[in-house]
Amino acid sequence: MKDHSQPEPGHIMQIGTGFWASKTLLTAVNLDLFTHLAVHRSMSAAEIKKTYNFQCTDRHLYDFLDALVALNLLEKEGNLTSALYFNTKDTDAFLDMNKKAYIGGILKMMNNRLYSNWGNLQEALSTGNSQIEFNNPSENLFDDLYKDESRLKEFIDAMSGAQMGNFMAFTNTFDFTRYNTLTDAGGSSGLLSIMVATHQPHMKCTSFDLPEVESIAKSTIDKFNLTDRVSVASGNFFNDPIPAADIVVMGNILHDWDEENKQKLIKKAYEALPKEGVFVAIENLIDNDRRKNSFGLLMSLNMLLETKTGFDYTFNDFEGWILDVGFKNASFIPLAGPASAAIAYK
Ligand SMILES: Nc1ncnc2c1ncn2[C@@H]1O[C@H](CSCC[C@H]([NH3+])C(=O)O)[C@@H](O)[C@H]1O
Repeated sequence: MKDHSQPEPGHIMQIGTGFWASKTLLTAVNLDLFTHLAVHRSMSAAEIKKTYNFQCTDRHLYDFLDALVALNLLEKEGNLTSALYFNTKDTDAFLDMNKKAYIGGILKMMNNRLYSNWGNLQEALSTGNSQIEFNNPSENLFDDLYKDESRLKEFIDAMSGAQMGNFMAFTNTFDFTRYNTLTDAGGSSGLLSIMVATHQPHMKCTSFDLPEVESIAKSTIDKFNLTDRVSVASGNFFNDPIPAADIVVMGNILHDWDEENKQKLIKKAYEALPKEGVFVAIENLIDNDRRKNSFGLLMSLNMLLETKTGFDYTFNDFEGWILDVGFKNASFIPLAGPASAAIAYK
């Protein structure tokens, strides 16, 4: 029998990060509801209605809350007027903004940005153009996104939410014994470096990203008291060398770019590694037959919607690219849900 005593990040990630996910969840009052319930433990529908100043009929309010119950995101005792609603174990652990394991950032970005992009999938397929919210989007998504401080912050929080379970799985399954240093290229908030340094005390890590991201990464690392073993380096991974390390990781980086740029980045990683170093791509690798990993395939379409030319790929694609650059061979480790770590050995 399944053990339900522990929260399951995979479960939340599956529901939460699927693009088919219900708008009900995405709307869960922009996720504040779960934090509210964590503070108050349980609330009646009437209390929730008052708190959020909902003007809908009671019938629709019950529909909304009971849809969350049916999605296993809320629990209730009683029904309709007598019901008291409270968080499930999973929502309490992962969707309460005050908890360290909070992954709701990705859901907020889906609610605020990606959901509407997906409404234009047909347009994207017909024209081949991205469907992001900016007029005349530039070639590079990050140039547009990072002009605005709140969008930048939302994006970085979203990345942490999307990868938390995968980084946890990678940190606990990859054998770090032969390595001492790691660079996470495109390291965003520094989350992977923080997890590796926390669980592998011999490792020193560098989170490398654009200068705009530096202050967010520094304050996250500070919060975890890891400034002695996790540093931040700023630069552009196309123009600057990637800081040298025994392991170079790129999490959800290659899928942002077309094939030529993917190969450039793999070459940059190769150059940053010593002999016997490893390059790791943490992504939603599509299965080689392109039949099963619906999330990986939908993520690739999300790249069309967001970047026009970026795409997700199979392990066979990855292996071909890394052999071209000079790596000896490749393997992969399945991570949380639909993601894997593809590993290239120098
Ligand atoms: N040219 C660039 N040089 C360095 N970092 C970049 C560049 N372009 C984009 N990035 C970063 O690449 C990241 C892509 S999002 C992926 C973040 C993280 N590795 C994760 O797995 O969740 C963002 O943090 C960007 O700021």
